[in-house]
Amino acid sequence: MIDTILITGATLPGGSQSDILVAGGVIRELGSIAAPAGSRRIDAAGLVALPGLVDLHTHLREPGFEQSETVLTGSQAAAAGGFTSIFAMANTLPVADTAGVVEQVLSLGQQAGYATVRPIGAVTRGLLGEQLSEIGAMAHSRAAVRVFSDDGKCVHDSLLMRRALEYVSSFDGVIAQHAQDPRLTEAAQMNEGSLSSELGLKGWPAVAEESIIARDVLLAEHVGARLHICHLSTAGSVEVIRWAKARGIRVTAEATPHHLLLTEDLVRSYDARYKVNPPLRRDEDVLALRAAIADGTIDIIATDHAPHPSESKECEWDSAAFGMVGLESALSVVQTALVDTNLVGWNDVARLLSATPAAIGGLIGAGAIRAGAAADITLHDPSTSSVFDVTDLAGKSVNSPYLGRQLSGSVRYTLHNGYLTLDDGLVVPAEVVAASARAGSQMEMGE
Ligand SMILES: NC(=O)N[C@@H](CC(=O)O)C(=O)O
Repeated sequence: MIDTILITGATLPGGSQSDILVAGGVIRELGSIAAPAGSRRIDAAGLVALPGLVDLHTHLREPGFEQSETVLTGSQAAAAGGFTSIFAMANTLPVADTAGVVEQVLSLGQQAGYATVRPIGAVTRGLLGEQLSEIGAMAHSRAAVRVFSDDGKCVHDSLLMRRALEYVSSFDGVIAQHAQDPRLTEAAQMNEGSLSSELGLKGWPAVAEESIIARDVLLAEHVGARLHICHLSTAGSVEVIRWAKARGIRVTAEATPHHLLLTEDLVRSYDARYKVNPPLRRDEDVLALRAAIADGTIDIIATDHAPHPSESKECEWDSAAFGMVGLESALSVVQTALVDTNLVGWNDVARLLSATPAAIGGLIGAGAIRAGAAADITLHDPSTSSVFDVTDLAGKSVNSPYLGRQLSGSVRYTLHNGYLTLDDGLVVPAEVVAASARAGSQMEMGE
């Protein structure tokens, strides 16, 4: 039985107030609505209703690294953060480089039911950077893969990158590049600069990112393909993207919440929660990324949710893993870094975290609150301010850089396909969500 839910008095991203009637998995009506008999009412006075958030960059770790995260637990983290669609990166074991693996991830996501899980396919076999993976087979599989990435590794061979761009343009796919020149970053541990010299850690120069982006926008222009750049982290990268867009090159770019709020100074603590790829950069870089979000040079915000077990983080800096969890905290970080500072409004947040990532990833029908659309809705309370706590995390790993930090706003409700996955701040139990998902797919099949 799919619920009928009446959300009352919500503030839409543009600022107007509306009730939202949800039934049979879709948004039925917006406006001033009388409660239908037997419906559940959610009082959304003071809450912002956003189209369900879409993350183009999530590491779910299944298959292969289930001690860090699974498709189920990562989807629960997504629900806690207001996400209703997540794109699962390919650096699993086995790598998502065949139709079999992407279909497995797709099925696990459908069974869990917390979010639409769209697998990303690897660009190269085994992420080894030597031969193209089965791109066509993944694109034409049940998972209908549209985004391909070796994220965690850079596709550094120019000819392979060119071939990959050519291949995916035949079905309007996109290559999401992890821009990191491997030779310039051998054994690198943090941003290269005076602080890395002071701390005695091997530096990671900005040019290692910027030079790959420069090469790839030129390749994308040459073959007329679509290119997406993952996790931009430097002011120079922004300049290259700005130049490429002015030239009409089909490039889109993302920034992560952590690169919009945190700086390299945190590395002074040698606390490996702040170790991430690409590394935290300087104040100037953070300000340049924020400005690029505000002026549209950067298209989207993506979490790069990268769970790691405690033993990979509670160790000395050099041997710790790169990565931070980010799904649960993303919207609060975005509010703190961009909305509270008046750089963007909620309409922009809806675009940056829902409509545009959906468009880049080829997710049809996502990204808007309108009658007839699938009822993927996030209700966020912007009025709160609280210390981010381990109890705010819903995934398997706790490697969040925000623990103990004051953040604005909190996600109260998440609806996916018309049923609740987060109810008044609490993740709805797995068996309840799975049953709602099953009921929804049976209804779709007309059973
Ligand atoms: N972003 C990260 O710091 N880590 C990512 C992959 C990566 O290195 O980009 C991961 O999979 O752990």
